[in-house]
Amino acid sequence: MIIVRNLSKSFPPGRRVLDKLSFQADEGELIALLGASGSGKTTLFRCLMLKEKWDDGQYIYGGTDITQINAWDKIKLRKEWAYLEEKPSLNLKKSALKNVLSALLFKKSWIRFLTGTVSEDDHMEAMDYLDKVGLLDKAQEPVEKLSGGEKQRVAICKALIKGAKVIFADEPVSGLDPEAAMRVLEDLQHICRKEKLLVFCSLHQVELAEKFGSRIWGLSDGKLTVDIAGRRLTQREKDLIF
Ligand SMILES: Nc1ncnc2c1ncn2[C@@H]1O[C@H](COP(=O)(O)OP(=O)(O)OP(=O)(O)O)[C@@H](O)[C@H]1O
Repeated sequence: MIIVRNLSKSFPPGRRVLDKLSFQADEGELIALLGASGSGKTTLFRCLMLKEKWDDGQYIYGGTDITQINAWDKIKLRKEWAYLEEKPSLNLKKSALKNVLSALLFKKSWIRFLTGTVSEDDHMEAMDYLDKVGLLDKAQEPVEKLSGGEKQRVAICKALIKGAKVIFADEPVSGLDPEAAMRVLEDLQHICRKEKLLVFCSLHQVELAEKFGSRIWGLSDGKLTVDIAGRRLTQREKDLIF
């Protein structure tokens, strides 16, 4: 699904954050990305979402070379990508359901967009996704009343209803208690398998990467120093990352 060759990225005045990264990532994979603070995890995600200009490298997405993509095609492609942040950007005053439906803004017809109406199908789809993450009973609750983990699960529903094929989850469980963190990662793992999405998930805790990653990457000194199938890391592998 994604093939990257020799991705490099520096920030002025010459700090090289990503150094000739090459990899292939496929649908149905949940890639747990580990790395010390400042190792470049967010930068890697931003480069893959074309929010950062690459210094060098080739990017093949869905079989098409998108290295030199134009602005219009970039907008179209971004609809297939969703970004989950540590603090999800949701409208706190609106209900979970309305937040999920807001992701359809650009998918709806112009008439519906202008009148703010929602079709029965959209409504049912949103409710289905909320059900999948166990939030059906909170659908009408204003998001400000939801816990951190529940907010993150609403953000996952937004990604799903948008039709995202790739999810970039940037430390989605930082700041959550262990139980809430597990629930969010279980949901991500479930939808990744069920909907055949590609999920990149940066994490700080090694144990969570081991438990939920179908693949584990370690980023250090701008390079992928570890790229293994999900399992417990050896001490040597941990040393290569941190
Ligand atoms: N826009 C920018 N301009 C200059 N330097 C930047 C910019 N964005 C990131 N950096 C630098 O690039 C390096 C990697 O940052 P990045 O945020 O990707 O790391 P990270 O692994 O996500 O860190 P954390 O785990 O703390 O979130 C850091 O040294 C950071 O200061």
